[in-house]
Amino acid sequence: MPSVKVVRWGILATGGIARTFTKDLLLDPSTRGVDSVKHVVSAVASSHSIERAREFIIECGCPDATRAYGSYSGLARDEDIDIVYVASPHSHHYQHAMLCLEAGKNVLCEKPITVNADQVKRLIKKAQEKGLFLMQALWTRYLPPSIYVSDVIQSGRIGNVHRITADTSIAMDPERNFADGNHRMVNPDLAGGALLDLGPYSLSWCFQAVLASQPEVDPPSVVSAVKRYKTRVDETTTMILTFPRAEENGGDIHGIATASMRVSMDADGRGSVGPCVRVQGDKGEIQVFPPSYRPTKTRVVLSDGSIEDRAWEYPGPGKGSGWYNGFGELNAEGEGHGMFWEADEAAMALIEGRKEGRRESLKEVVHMIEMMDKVRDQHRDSSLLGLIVPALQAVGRKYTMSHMMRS
Ligand SMILES: NC(=O)C1=CN([C@@H]2O[C@H](COP(=O)(O)OP(=O)(O)OC[C@H]3O[C@@H](n4cnc5c(N)ncnc54)[C@H](OP(=O)(O)O)[C@@H]3O)[C@@H](O)[C@H]2O)C=CC1
Ligand SMILES: O=C1OC[C@@H](O)[C@H](O)[C@H]1O
Repeated sequence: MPSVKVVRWGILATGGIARTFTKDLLLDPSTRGVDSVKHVVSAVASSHSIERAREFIIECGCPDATRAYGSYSGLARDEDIDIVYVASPHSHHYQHAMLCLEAGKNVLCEKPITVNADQVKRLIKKAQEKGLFLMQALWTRYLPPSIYVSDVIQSGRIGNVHRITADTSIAMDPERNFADGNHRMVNPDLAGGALLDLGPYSLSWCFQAVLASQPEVDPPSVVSAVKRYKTRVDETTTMILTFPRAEENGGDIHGIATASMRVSMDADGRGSVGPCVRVQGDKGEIQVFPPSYRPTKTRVVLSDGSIEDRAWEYPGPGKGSGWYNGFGELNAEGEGHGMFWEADEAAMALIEGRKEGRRESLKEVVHMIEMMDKVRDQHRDSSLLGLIVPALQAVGRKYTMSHMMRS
């Protein structure tokens, strides 16, 4: 019987994904075959109010002893926490992760870990100085179907990888769902847009596939196309990446990473569109079916005509933690969401004394964020609308959205 190590979590922010993550954290690890770690939610902080933190604790079913804070700094100072999960909007990840690192806390920070490469480099430097663990919560990398994809590529079954296509598009109907322009998805003050919100998944699949086919990845080059929404954030972004590889190993690898809040990677919600990720080698390909961030089906198609389908389930006892799609909670009865796997990884890293996650190095994270910097550089908004719309929004928000202004 292995000894069970307890890892004490602090939850920073009480929005949608914090709720999903916390409910997943509280699911019994034995339901997914994990018997070496136990997650405890020790404290929750809301920048809005302590009451909101208390409501969150009750709603998520955290233990009665869970401490509530009405400020993030209170949480960062709490000495009985091993690791903080940062779940604020990405505009604020840098300052909130830095707050925790400076207070000596290990950090698991939602994707994208920061909005630019300079910020993530500073976080890494701080974590290194303090000897702390830091991980981007790109949960998809820790899902069993995702690990399987890497294994298939590594096994050589699909041959030498030459091209990857990866789409993360969620048809969220922004005019209907976010008409006032305040939601983080469309709000420039909260670093809204498809690139930063959905792009990390598509980019991650490209990087993951390249890394599964070779030990190191040099930063790729990128060319991109961007279409803006009326709030001036990007609603659809298309990136073509070239990963350099020596001629004798097969030459460059192409990645086509797409992200959209307008169209869908899964139009009818039943997978009829086909795969959202394809990793193509010279002996066949592996396909991942939508959604790209939480796949439920994979298919290996080889040039000898063979096809191997696999269905993937997300464990969780009885009624699971529900399925959070970023702007609403759908019902996923009987399943967990799957965020517990990244939590298990972070916990195991603490127990083993590792400073980063095993499946996405901090070096790779820097490369990925640099890609998104380059895309923004290629599409600076110098149009008249680009100047006027954010200015009008700022005036409007001053009167209507005071809660958004807090830091
Ligand atoms: N891994 C995944 O599957 C998903 C990841 N995400 C990522 O998680 C992060 C949060 O997304 P999500 O939970 O959907 O967002 P929400 O808007 O639902 O929640 C964000 C929370 O952050 C806190 N917050 C702190 N400062 C601000 C501010 N200035 N304006 C608004 N909220 C603020 C608030 O909590 P409080 O008042 O308690 O402080 C708020 O509830 C994003 O970076 C996103 O990319 C999102 C969805 C899915
Ligand atoms: O990370 C995410 O995954 C699911 C999406 O719906 C959401 O917008 C995004 O933040």
